[in-house]
Parts: sequence; structure tokens; C-alpha cells
Amino acid sequence: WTTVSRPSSTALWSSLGSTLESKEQYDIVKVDLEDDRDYPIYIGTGYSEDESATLLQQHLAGKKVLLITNDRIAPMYLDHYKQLLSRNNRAEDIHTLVLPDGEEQKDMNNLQKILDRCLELGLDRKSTLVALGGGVIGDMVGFAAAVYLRGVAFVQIPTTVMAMVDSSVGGKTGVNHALGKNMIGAFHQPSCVFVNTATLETLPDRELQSGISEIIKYGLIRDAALFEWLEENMERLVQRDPAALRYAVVQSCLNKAAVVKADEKEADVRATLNLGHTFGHAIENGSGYGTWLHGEAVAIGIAMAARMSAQMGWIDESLLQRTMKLLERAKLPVALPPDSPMNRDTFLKLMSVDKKVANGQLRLILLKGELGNCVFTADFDEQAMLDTIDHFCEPCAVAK
Ligand SMILES: NC(=O)c1ccc[n+]([C@@H]2O[C@H](COP(=O)([O-])OP(=O)(O)OC[C@H]3O[C@@H](n4cnc5c(N)ncnc54)[C@H](O)[C@@H]3O)[C@@H](O)[C@H]2O)c1
Ligand SMILES: O=C(O)C(=O)C[C@@H](O)[C@H](O)[C@H](O)COP(=O)(O)O
Ligand SMILES: [Zn+2]
Repeated sequence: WTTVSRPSSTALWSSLGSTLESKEQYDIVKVDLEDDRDYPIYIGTGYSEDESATLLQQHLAGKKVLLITNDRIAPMYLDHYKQLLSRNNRAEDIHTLVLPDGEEQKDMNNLQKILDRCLELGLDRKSTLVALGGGVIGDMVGFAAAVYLRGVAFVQIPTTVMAMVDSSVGGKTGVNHALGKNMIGAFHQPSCVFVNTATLETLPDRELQSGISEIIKYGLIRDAALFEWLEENMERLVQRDPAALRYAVVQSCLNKAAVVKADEKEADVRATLNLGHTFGHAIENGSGYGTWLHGEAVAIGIAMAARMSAQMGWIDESLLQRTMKLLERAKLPVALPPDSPMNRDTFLKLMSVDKKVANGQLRLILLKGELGNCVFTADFDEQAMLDTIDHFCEPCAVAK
């Protein structure tokens, strides 16, 4: 089994990875990929309308655009982005589609709605799909772009912290299935990611906090300096300090771009981005999609992975405590509530369909060594995993 740990020197990772260019109003993180598929992530707050229009329009494949969002975001941002895309008649043929909101809507039915609309509009291979929203819209639109005419261009305009720091970058697209999270999808990279952190002003606290769990993830798996910055600045983030938000988005995108560059299709090191997700995805599905936000389920999953790592002696108790404390300061859950339907059997059944399972064997991302190091391995103590699951299910078992 492959065991992938972070190279010991952070400099090595940076040289393997992404580049940052800073302009006055925005930063650009470049995702470096083979075959001329590099793309920029623009991250800013104070763009002028002209600037936004120019940046976005240069990544359209042609004049036909389908801009897709959901019914919660549409009243706030759809007209604005439609106008930017059509400014100076760059995109002459711009259409919109508004889907229902919610994680439970990330399914084949809504994927079909996107594809139906593409066909009804006669979109050709020079068309571009534009995803305006959080991770649910981004994952679904990206998947539609991957399969429509065997692949058309798409642009990500993320409007949640989760989407800005993680889901809009890296090309994992797809939908959920009743039997498992993100089970149907494709790798398909966007042509650009356009982040305007000003859109976070309307994001509710719960959704904002949910995205912070993936930032903590980057700190734990590969970026000790980012984890320490979070320890210093968590309250600024939770209270939406614009500079802190922008810094966290830039650092997260640099981390994600570096990992994606090293292993685009998750042969090995990309799996580390799944810290806490095997447990977390089981919680999302087992509780009913939409009960927990993705980042909340991942936060509990990270707490479980950290506890298991400590029980096996792979990390010091102090690192477990620092992790739990940071998650709590982000106002994220670190335990299952008594009314949770989760139990050991549900966990094991749902974890058995995890995409990292190989030849029937479960592989997990676990913390090992100093802060910033992790392993992707099947070689763990199974009893420690069962103890961890039982420990987290205890409040629910008592209630039953
Ligand atoms: N592809 C990847 O690499 C990747 C990475 C992380 C997460 N994901 C996926 O992303 C999804 C979670 O993403 P999410 O947390 O963004 O959830 P989401 O897309 O459901 O958005 C959360 C809520 O916020 C609303 N919203 C979005 N932007 C808003 C704004 N600016 N103002 C007010 N409300 C706004 C949405 O309508 C929704 O109700 C999950 O399905 C997860 O599996 C994918
Ligand atoms: O980009 C990745 O790779 C990730 O694993 C990022 C995760 O945060 C994200 O939730 C992803 O969608 C999970 O992928 P999956 O392959 O486990 O479904
Ligand atoms: Zn995630």
C-alpha cells in the first residue's frame, strides 16, 4: 500500500506547486497542469466592473454561455454576473438556469436538467457553462460540462468559503447517489476560477464556518504555518475580517493547486485532501444529505481521524488537543449529537464504498508525526478505528 507523506521541506512543496502573482486589487494563483490546461484563480474584493468583465470574458470559449445558479443565490447575484458576461457584447448568446438549492439537490435529476437545457439551447462545443454558487452548483455544473458533447469549457464563480478555498479548484466534479457521496463524477478542470470575496457578505455564519474546516485541513495535512496562522487569527476569520478572509483563500488555493499539480487524478498524494472525509461522507449520507453541511461533517471526521491517530501513538496528545480547540474556535461540531442516527454498522457500511477503497481494503488519511504531516495508508490498527467510531457514536447509543 502506498504511504504518502508530505516532503520534509515546505520549500520542496512550493517548488512543486503553485505560483502567486499579486496585483493591486486581486491575487492570481495559477494552477499548473500538463497539456496547456493551466488556469488562473483570481482572488479579490474590490474589482471594478470593467475589470471583472475583462477577466471573466477572456476565459469564455465562444459567444454562447449558460450561467447556472440556484434559487437562493439568483436574487442576489445572477443579474450582476449575467451583465458582466454580456458587457460589450462579448457573450452575445447568454442564457441562465436556476436550480433548487441544497445538498440533497446534488443528484442525477438536476444534472439531467442542466443537460436538457444545453440541448434545448443547441449549445455547441464553443459554448461555456458558468457555475455561480457554492460547491453543490460548482460540482454539478462541472460534471455537466465534462459530459456534454464529451466535454465543454466551464468557469467557476464560487460564492461560499467552501467553494473559494476548495471545491472550485482542482476539477473534481460530480453528484451524490443514495448509496454514497460524490459517487458519480469526472475529473474536468475549469478554464478559470473567479473569486470575489465581497459575495461572502451575504453568506450565513453557519455556511461560512463550514468552509473553515477545509482550511484547517490544509494546515493539518501539509501547511503547519497556515495552521499556526489560524491559531492566531481564527476569531478574525469567523468575524469576517476581509483581509483575513482573503489571506485564508489565497493560502488555501496555493495548497490545493500544489497538490492538484502533483497528482491531478488522485493516484496518491491528492488523497491527502480527503483527511476526515471517509468518516465525514459517511456522516453526511447516513444522517440524510443536507442534515449536516459538508464542512461540518468533515470537521467531525477530522476530529475522528485525529483521535484515531493519537490512540495509535502517531501524533502527540497535544496535537489532538490543538486540533479540537481550533475546530471549536471555528464554531464547528466535533461530536455527534444524541439524536444522530449514526452507529457503528452505518459507519462501516458507508465507509466500505469510499472511493479510496482498493481491492476491498479501506485506506485512510491519518495524521503522523509533527503538525503538517499525514499518511495515506491501509496499514492502521483496525481496533483503533472501531474504538474511535464507538467513541463518537456513544452519545447517540445512550439516547437510543
Ligand atoms: N469538488 C471538490 O473538490 C469539493 C471540495 C469540497 C466540497 N465539495 C462539495 O461542495 C459541496 C458543499 O459546498 P458548499 O458548502 O459551498 O455548499 P452549498 O453549495 O450548498 O452552499 C451552501 C449554502 O449557501 C448558499 N449560498 C451560496 N453562496 C451564498 C452567498 N454568497 N450568500 C448567501 N448564500 C449563499 C447556497 O445556496 C447554500 O444554501 C458538497 O457537495 C461537497 O461535497 C466539493
Ligand atoms: O479535491 C480533492 O481531491 C478533495 O478530496 C477535496 C475534498 O474536500 C472534497 O470534499 C472532495 O469532493 C472529496 O472528494 P471525494 O473523491 O472523496 O468524493
Ligand atoms: Zn471536502
